[in-house]
Amino acid sequence: MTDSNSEFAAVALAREASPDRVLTLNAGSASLTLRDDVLVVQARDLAKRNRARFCGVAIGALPTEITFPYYNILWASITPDRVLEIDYTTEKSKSKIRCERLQYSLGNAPTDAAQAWVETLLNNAYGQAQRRRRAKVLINPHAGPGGAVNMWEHDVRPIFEAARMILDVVVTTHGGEGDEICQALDINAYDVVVVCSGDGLAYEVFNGFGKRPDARSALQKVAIAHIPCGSGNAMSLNLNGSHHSGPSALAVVKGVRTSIDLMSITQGPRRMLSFLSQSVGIIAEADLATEHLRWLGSMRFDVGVVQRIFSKKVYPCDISLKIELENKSQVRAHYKRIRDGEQAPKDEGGRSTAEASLSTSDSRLEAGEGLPPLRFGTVNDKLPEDWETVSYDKLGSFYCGNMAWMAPNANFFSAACINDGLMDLITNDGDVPVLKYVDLMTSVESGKFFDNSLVSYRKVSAYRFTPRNQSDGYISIDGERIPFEPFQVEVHPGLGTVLSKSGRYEAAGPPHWENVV
Ligand SMILES: Nc1ncnc2c1ncn2[C@@H]1O[C@H](COP(=O)(O)OP(=O)(O)OP(=O)(O)O)[C@@H](O)[C@H]1O
Repeated sequence: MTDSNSEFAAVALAREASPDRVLTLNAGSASLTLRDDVLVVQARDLAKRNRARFCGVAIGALPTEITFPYYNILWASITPDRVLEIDYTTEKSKSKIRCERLQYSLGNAPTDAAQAWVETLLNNAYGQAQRRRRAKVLINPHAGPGGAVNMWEHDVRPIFEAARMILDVVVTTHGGEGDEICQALDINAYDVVVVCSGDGLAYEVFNGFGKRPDARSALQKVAIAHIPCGSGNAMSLNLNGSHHSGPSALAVVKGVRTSIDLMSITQGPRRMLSFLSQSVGIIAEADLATEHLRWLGSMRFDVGVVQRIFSKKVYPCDISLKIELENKSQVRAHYKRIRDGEQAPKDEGGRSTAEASLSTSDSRLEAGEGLPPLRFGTVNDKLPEDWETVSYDKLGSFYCGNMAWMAPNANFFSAACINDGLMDLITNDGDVPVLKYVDLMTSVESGKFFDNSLVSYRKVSAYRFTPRNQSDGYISIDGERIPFEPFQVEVHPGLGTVLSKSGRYEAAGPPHWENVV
């Protein structure tokens, strides 16, 4: 709405209290004030629009002021014909947000003073986040239930455009295209690759960058961000704190660049990157062997787990581990140290000292280098002597993770940290009475999984998994199936870069971590 009403037409800056914080319209009949965490607008037109209503009839007095959290403000500018425009989002429901715009004519107020006010508003709205990111957007039209293009057009694009992002959009036509695009991407032309998909397309993007001769520069320079359009959407849950496309789009606009640990997998002659998880056993099968139930959305995973609990299947194997934290109390104490460290002084870029030193050591690496060398060799090499090897005859699940939530209501790795240089490892036996097994799996949703006595929770920096006595089976790397053969994994601290809402994972951490002394 452009307010041509003379009452609101003249714009002047209130000079008395705080010259750059209050923009006064018509000597006080309407004003826009920049408070610590919100923009406050006092204006009759807005008050009328925001008046409480019952069955469409306005009730109660006009609100004296309307507040806009800075997080919701996407852009502000003054047009050539001297109209102040402020684009922002409003929440329509928990899962839907929409863009709206305020417009006020500047009248006879000086443009440069209004421009300074706009600059302060933008500083408050973006904080450490980069404005107007240049994004390569990849959309998998077949992700999840198949609505990615629609979600992009209705929920995401309007928010990105209102935030004045510079967009280059590709709807993928075949599997592997994300990998190809990122191998050839001009990494100086983009700040972020945004995948509108499930976690599979994100896996392709990490691996596309990983195959480049300048893999390390690519992974450091161009952030990767996720708009949830699949069925699991782990990346978005952990980084954006949402599995809905609109709120995630806002989180991406306001997201801060954050280093993330990545993992190298070697199998046979191949090496690939993983950002999310590796699994063998009930979890891998519940995901990979239920493709025919895709129409069920995220429910297909629950159905897959229940089917396998009743079949009492076990997965014989040898597991060799480079263990760093061997029990839950060590893991909980480690998590507390990391979270307490987040309160530590930040450097200029808003990074914790730990993160800054991590990037410093990374940046010592020559630009143009490929992936870091493997510290422990490959799956074809002799096992390092200090690794601990255990033979399992009745393993039920091997699950190694780098993020907390694997799907909505599935916070398996509650102690996962974004760049602690460690992988979280969960194992449990398969010869467990059915009811106890059901209780174990339902404890994931109730938040009691971490403390369940049937679960072993450790942190490792490397491991090797060797299946035994099975002709075939399922191994999942970030939800993608690889051959049923031995594989080895090691973590690369802070090798990748993502956009995250708050510089860490959004999950709450293992139960009662705050109470560790
Ligand atoms: N246009 C396309 N046609 C077919 N396959 C595609 C296309 N674009 C991407 N893919 C492939 O689809 C696979 C799965 O993608 P994605 O994770 O985005 O969706 P999903 O599997 O439905 O999501 P979720 O993992 O949450 O179930 C990826 O491995 C990717 O290679």
